[in-house]
Amino acid sequence: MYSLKTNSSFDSAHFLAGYEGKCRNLHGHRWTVEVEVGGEKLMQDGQTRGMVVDFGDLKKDLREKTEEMDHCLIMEKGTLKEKTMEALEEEQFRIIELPMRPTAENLAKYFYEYMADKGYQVLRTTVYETPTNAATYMA
Ligand SMILES: Nc1nc2c(c(=O)[nH]1)N=C([C@H](O)[C@H](O)COP(=O)(O)OP(=O)(O)OP(=O)(O)O)CN2
Ligand SMILES: [Zn+2]
Repeated sequence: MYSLKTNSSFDSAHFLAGYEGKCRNLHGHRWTVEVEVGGEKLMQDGQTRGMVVDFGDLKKDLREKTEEMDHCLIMEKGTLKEKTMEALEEEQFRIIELPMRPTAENLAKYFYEYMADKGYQVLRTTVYETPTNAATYMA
């Protein structure tokens, strides 16, 4: 079995609704997402000979999602007042509403599912909120 890893980072704001502590406040992270994919066999011909997948393709697919999530507010749907949402939208701030609390754990699963849907044999995804705090999801 071979395993390949790549990572990509993005900067965004979030808050943890219902959290008693500083993380209930709007704050930012430079999130780093690490994806590990596996494969039993290497490509036999052509451009990708000797590779499980081309790192370039893997990184491009991961970046598509991290770029979409860059410089925005990532929040759990329904956790801000309607008038707050209207004000943010009026300011044309970019907002990504998720059906779950934007913790490192939930984001790790979110990226796992995104890469699996792209066709990769995903082994695990790890989301770093800070260089010392990370959560990993594996199926
Ligand atoms: N299991 C989890 N715990 C926490 C998460 C999480 O996603 N999963 N998230 C947070 C907050 O988002 C918070 O930003 C992290 O705070 P903290 O651990 O305090 O990190 P700091 O780097 O700011 O810590 P300092 O030691 O104060 O510098 C909370 N918990
Ligand atoms: Zn945080």
